[in-house]
Amino acid sequence: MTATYTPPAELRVDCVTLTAGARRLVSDVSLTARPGETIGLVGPNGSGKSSLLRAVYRVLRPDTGRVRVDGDDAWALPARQLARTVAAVVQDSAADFDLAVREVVAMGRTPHKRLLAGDTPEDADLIDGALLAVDAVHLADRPFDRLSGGERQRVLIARALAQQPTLLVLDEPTNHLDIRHQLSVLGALRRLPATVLLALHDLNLAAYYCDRLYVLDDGEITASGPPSAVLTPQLLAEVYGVAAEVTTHPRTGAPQVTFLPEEPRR
Ligand SMILES: Nc1ncnc2c1ncn2[C@@H]1O[C@H](COP(=O)(O)OP(=O)(O)OP(=O)(O)O)[C@@H](O)[C@H]1O
Repeated sequence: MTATYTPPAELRVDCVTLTAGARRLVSDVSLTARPGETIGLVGPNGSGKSSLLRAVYRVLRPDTGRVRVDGDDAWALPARQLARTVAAVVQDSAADFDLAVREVVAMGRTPHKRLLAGDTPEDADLIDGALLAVDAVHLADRPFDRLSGGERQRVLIARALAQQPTLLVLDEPTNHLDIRHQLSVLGALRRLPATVLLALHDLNLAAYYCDRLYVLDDGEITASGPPSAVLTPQLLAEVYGVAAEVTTHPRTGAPQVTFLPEEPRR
């Protein structure tokens, strides 16, 4: 689906601290994503995942520290250059577009085009490919604002794919998706010629699809590394306060987390 190939980006978040008013959201966080890696950000509610992603896609300016994409300070790049490099799929985006699905996906091409230029055959191919990747071809002519939550989410992911980013940032992309679409969307993200940084709550999906994980707890990174090194019963007890068993799944080879609720099963 790529006509002009641009290699995946390298992301370096160096010692970033984020605040809102007097409140510290993220403290001295460093994170790297090597070109082509899929990096998962996990952690409890309110631990700072969305805030950190906002600093990467340039919505929340770091108080201290730097976000670098391919060595450039993301906060100093011209907006158009940034939009050609970084695409974001955010949680519950206020996207009441009065547009057909295909037009929403076509918006992803904007950073690559001159003002008011129409869609080229290459744009049309990229839009078709993006719709196909998220199983939304059949939705192409439907009004975006009448879609279900999961359908909207898939279309917003398609828009980001059509943008051909070299760094794709996603906040809970599997939110609202049924299990088949969770697996197919995460599979499609993995196959992209892009670096992917995503926040995920489902630790088993994170374990299967991510090359490395960073664990945020109360605004600080408390662990990082391959899923098998990070997702230990000790860490899950410390960070989430839950008991869990972690095994290696005999067929997938991925760590498999089984939670052990305190309540006996009825
Ligand atoms: N603009 C803001 N003003 C004040 N507090 C904020 C602001 N934005 C976020 N917070 C607080 O910062 C903390 C981190 O929020 P954030 O949304 O980054 O967490 P998260 O890890 O993405 O959580 P979740 O898993 O629930 O989506 C939370 O306690 C949140 O209430």
